[in-house]
Order: sequence, then structure tokens, then C-alpha cells
Amino acid sequence: MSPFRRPRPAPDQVTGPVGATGGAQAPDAPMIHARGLVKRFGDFTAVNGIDVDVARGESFGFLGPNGAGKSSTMRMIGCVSQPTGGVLRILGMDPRRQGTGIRARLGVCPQQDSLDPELSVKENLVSYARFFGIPRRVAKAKADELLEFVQLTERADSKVEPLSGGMKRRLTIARALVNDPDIVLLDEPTTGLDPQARHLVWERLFRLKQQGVTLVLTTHYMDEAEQLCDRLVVMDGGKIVAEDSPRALIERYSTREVVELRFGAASLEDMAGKLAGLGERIEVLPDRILLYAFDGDEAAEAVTGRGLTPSGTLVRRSTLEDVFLHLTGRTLVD
Ligand SMILES: Nc1ncnc2c1ncn2[C@@H]1O[C@H](COP(=O)(O)OP(=O)(O)OP(=O)(O)O)[C@@H](O)[C@H]1O
Repeated sequence: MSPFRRPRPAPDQVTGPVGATGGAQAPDAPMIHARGLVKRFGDFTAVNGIDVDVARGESFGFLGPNGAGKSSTMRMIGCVSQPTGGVLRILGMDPRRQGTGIRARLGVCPQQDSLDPELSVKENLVSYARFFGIPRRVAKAKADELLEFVQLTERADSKVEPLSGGMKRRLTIARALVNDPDIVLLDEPTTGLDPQARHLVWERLFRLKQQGVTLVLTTHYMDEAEQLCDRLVVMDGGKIVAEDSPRALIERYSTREVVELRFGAASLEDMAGKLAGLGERIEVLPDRILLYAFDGDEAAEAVTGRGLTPSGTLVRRSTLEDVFLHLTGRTLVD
């Protein structure tokens, strides 16, 4: 069942005043528009002049390592932190002046779960809906619908504390949907979850995406970005270093396949020297060498053909991790 009952306005109906606080938005206007957006903390610049446009119904990601500036950006979009510089418009409105109106139309899933441990699973949703002025009877029906959507109906009356991390995260996602938001913000939605719990969260988010909900998420997981994002920006040191769909980024900045080579105790720099000329590019990491090639099996054979005997060889497809390494010379680490 769709957790979104409110009919989406047809594009030609979106030209009038938006929300209680007003703000005219053209039909094809971006849901989020940032130009030269800056966030400083004292002398430190966490977000250093980024340009972003997120379209209606798009699933958009901010990808980058810890400290890249993703959360700082999300907090500005979520109107909990004011930009230090640049232009930011959310749903056509200015967060500096219309934060309350914007927040009413956002669903926010923060990095740390902030559920009320005193309340039951269902009451967490009902009490949150009440913040938006939703009548209790409607809020209860909405809570039931959302619990079904995040597959927690059977836990409706339990307390929050005994829930697993994955269940808590799904409940937080449900909570973010109580006000039928126009944009759902998800800050690292699966950090700290085990693989099975992550897949369940992804599956629910994918369902939302299919329903045309605009999703904006941050992640440092490549697979998450590849699974969920139509388009993403790669951030590093407060700046955007690349922007496109995951597939287009991989095609632009990497090769089709990669051979991961391990050589036990041997010097990887020496080994890399012996691999010169193989593949299109070589990266030496602390524990392995990455050999970028169109055909990984062929490249792996060429390695043994040179008389080299790796202790481990893995041929895999290129990922966004390879893109990030190519762009920054560093790997994304937790
Ligand atoms: N309130 C603050 N005061 C001072 N510095 C801050 C503050 N918030 C964030 N920073 C700094 O800004 C930089 C960017 O932080 P931010 O949380 O936006 O990064 P991130 O990409 O979201 O990383 P993470 O994955 O760890 O959340 C970091 O160096 C961080 O220490």
C-alpha cells in the first residue's frame, strides 16, 4: 500500500502559492536549488560553495567520506542550520525566512535515531503526526498504514528499546513520512546496520522512489548510492568533485573491470613496477594493487604471464569506490 494518499498536484497546478507560507514555484522548478552554498564553523569551511539542483521525483545522493560536508549540507536543506553564504531554495522557498513552511513539507530521517523510548512503536508515529497538527484519529490510521509499509505492524504495541537497529531505522523512516512530505531527507540511512537489515531498508526506500517521492540521501556506501540514487554528487573536503548518475560516473572515471591483486609480504610498489603497461591504470593501496582493465580475466592472465604469482586475485566490476579513488586518490573508509 502506498503511504502517500495525498494526490500529487499536476505540474500545471503547482504555479500558485505553495504551502501556508506562500512562495510561487514554477512547474519544472527544482525541489532543491543551491548555488555557491557555503557552511562555515568559525574559520573552518565545511561546505565550500556547492551547486545542486534536485528535480521532482528524483532520488539524489551526496556521496563522500567522513567529514566531506554531507551532513552539514543536509542540515541546511533540512532548515536546522543556516547557510553561511550562497543561495538555497527548498520547494521554491528561502530557508532563512520560510524555515517553518519548508520543514512542514519535509520528512527527515536523521543519522542518529531519535525515537521516544517511553512510547510504543505506534505511539511514536502518532505523537509525531500530532506535531504537524494531524488529528489523532487520522494520525492513528496513518500510523497503521505506515507500519504496514515498513513491515512493523506486528511490533505496533512494543516499546522501541527492544527493536533491532534495522527495525528502529525503518520506524524512523515511517516517522519521516507521517506528514506526506514532498521531499524525504535521509542522512546515512543504513550506517551501522547489518547486511540483511540494510537490504530491507533499501527495499523500502526503493519502493518510495518508485512511488515518485523525491529522496535526498547521504551515504558513504558505494553500493547504497548505486542501488538508490538516480543521480549523485561526490563530495570531498566540502566541494563537489563529480556529479552524474552512478553508471555514468563509473563509465567516465573507471574501466569496466578491475583486478584486485594481493602479494603477501612483497613490496607493492615493486610489484606495481612489474605490472607497468598492463591494463589502463594501476592504483597501489596499502594492502593491494588495483589493475584497471576492460577485460579483467585477460588482465589477470597477463599478470601471471609476467611470471608474477599474486597470493590473491579478484576480478570484479568497477564501482563508485573506484570512481572516488580516481577522483581523490583516496578510498572511502568508514
Ligand atoms: N557544529 C560544528 N562545529 C564545528 N565543525 C563542524 C560542525 N559540524 C561539522 N563540523 C565539521 O565539518 C566537517 C564536515 O562535517 P559533516 O558532518 O558535514 O561531514 P559528513 O560528510 O557528513 O561526514 P560524516 O559522514 O562523518 O557525517 C567535519 O570536519 C566536521 O568536523
